Amino acid sequence: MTQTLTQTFTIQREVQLRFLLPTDIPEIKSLCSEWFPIEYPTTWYEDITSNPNYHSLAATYGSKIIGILVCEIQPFSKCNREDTDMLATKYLKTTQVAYILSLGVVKDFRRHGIASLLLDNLISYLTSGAHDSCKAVYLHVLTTNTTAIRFYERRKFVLHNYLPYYYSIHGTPQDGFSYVLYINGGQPPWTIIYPFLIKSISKHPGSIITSIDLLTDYTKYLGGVLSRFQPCLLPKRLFQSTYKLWRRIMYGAANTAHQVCYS
Ligand SMILES: CC(=O)SCCNC(=O)CCNC(=O)[C@H](O)C(C)(C)COP(=O)(O)OP(=O)(O)OC[C@H]1O[C@@H](n2cnc3c(N)ncnc32)[C@H](O)[C@@H]1OP(=O)(O)O
Repeated sequence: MTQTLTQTFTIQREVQLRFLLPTDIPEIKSLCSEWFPIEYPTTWYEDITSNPNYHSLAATYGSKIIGILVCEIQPFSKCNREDTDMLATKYLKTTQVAYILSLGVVKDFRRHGIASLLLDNLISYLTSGAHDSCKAVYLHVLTTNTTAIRFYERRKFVLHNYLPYYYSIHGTPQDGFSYVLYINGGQPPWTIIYPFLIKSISKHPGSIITSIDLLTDYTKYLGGVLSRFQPCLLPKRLFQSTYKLWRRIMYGAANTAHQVCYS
């Protein structure tokens, strides 16, 4: 234990962070093919190393890259459909969000805080003031990647969506999760758990403004639901909900029986 801690401090002292460069492409291509079960096209590597919309970091040890984090900062309107319910409805489509496309650390350097270092750097950048219109950091992960899930949960990301058949891994469909970390006062949309949340918020003095914001948003949400309510669609909705519930139960059973981590 003491030896591991000393090793961690030694490694962290030597690690440097810098932006990825086009000249890193061969090295990061080889790392990504080790870490991820998905093959990225060459244009992806060109984009992440030269397009200013990406915040692409490398952690280096000596002259070698031992970790990377690639994040795209984009307006909420550019999110995929499955991610558009990430923020409360009061936010404009121009509100920014940060999407973590990739995070990986060389096997021999894992559990030494390298991914945390990269993520801390990104979050400091996004919360430093210049990016206070960025309200959430989010990502997708395979439901079987328990290492990454533990990492993100440890870092206070919250599970947002279950995404059946989200990935195609070597031709096989696989399920994903989306995780979100709200920053710069960002808030999730309202759901049925609102009354419980409001109760807990109201216990904390000074939270009145947040509570009013939340109440406004919840009212808008309810208004939206009522305006979309169509009684003739009830049987279809009931069938869809039952099917979703059944899939969740089946997914839970399958996942407990066979948890495979791809890292
Ligand atoms: C959006 C995406 O990119 S999803 C894909 C994520 N990337 C991958 O799956 C690639 C393969 N995996 C990896 O590269 C690494 O395992 C990562 C990036 C997930 C984690 O990198 P690391 O540098 O090892 O993480 P770090 O040392 O900062 O860990 C921080 C905390 O996360 C948790 N954690 C990290 N790895 C593990 C693990 N294997 N088991 C349990 N908890 C873990 C721990 O709580 C850890 O704190 P601790 O060591 O004090 O207990």
